[in-house]
Amino acid sequence: MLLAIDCGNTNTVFSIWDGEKFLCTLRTSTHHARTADAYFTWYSTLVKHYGIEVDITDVIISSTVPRVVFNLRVFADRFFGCRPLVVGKPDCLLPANPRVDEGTQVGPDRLVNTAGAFDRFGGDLVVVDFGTATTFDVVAHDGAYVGGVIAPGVNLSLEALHLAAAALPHVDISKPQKVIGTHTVECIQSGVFWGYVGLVREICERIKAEAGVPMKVISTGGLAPLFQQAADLFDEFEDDLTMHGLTVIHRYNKENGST
Ligand SMILES: Nc1ncnc2c1ncn2[C@@H]1O[C@H](COP(=O)(O)OP(=O)(O)OP(=O)(O)O)[C@@H](O)[C@H]1O
Ligand SMILES: CC(C)(CO)[C@@H](O)C(=O)NCCC(=O)O
Ligand SMILES: [K+]
Repeated sequence: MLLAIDCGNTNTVFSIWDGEKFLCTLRTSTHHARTADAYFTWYSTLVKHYGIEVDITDVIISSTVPRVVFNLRVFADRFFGCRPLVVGKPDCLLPANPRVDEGTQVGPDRLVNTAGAFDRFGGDLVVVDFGTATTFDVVAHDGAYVGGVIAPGVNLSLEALHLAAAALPHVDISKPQKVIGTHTVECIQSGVFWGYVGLVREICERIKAEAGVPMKVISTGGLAPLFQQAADLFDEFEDDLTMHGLTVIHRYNKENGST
């Protein structure tokens, strides 16, 4: 069975894939200093709790934090006796190679989202992922990542206001009832919420105009449904796009690679 690991700048998610469905999803915060033994203590406690102590034969990792890959490799080797596939490394094949400026290191999460979205929806897509950053990945007709947009993440923007301005509290994102806030929290929520609605709409319109072909907009990430409530920003929402993309890349390497 496959253990798929999606390591973002904020959260690390482990999912066990039995070839047809995910058996469980485990989430922890990302810490570069977490050791292989610490990962295993956490992992084994939870799988035992859920009663899914299965035999892991394969591990695939996507990490936007380069430093965590070492400990995750040790974890895979020590506890499952396998050499993980690491997205973005030369020995991990992609269904379509990215077309970007030479020397550019595309975030592995964006490559994985691209593969997952192309598998689900075909080509000519914009994938909007609301993670630590809000990213827009442009997927060409043949499934290649051909560039995109990186904007600050929603929670990052809220946190930045709180950190930089002495009188501004920490605020959780939510959809305000109106635009004109009548207290501080409402003013901040309005700025970030409606600001992001505008940001997403403007960027998607400009991407489509620049690409010159009709494109579907796919959203993913924890905050996507919240933004969809407000406006028709997306054609499709896909909860587990990154995890799905990891299974697609794993299968592609099984069929075409040396692993
Ligand atoms: N309704 C909500 N209100 C506030 N926060 C939410 C809500 N729904 C989800 N979230 C949070 O949104 C964040 C987005 O989750 P997601 O897994 O997409 O990205 P992330 O883990 O923050 O980023 P990365 O993958 O870059 O580490 C999570 O921290 C999640 O707890
Ligand atoms: C943009 C983030 C932080 C989003 O997780 C990640 O994809 C990343 O670190 N990317 C590297 C630069 C790039 O994708 O062009
Ligand atoms: K993510």
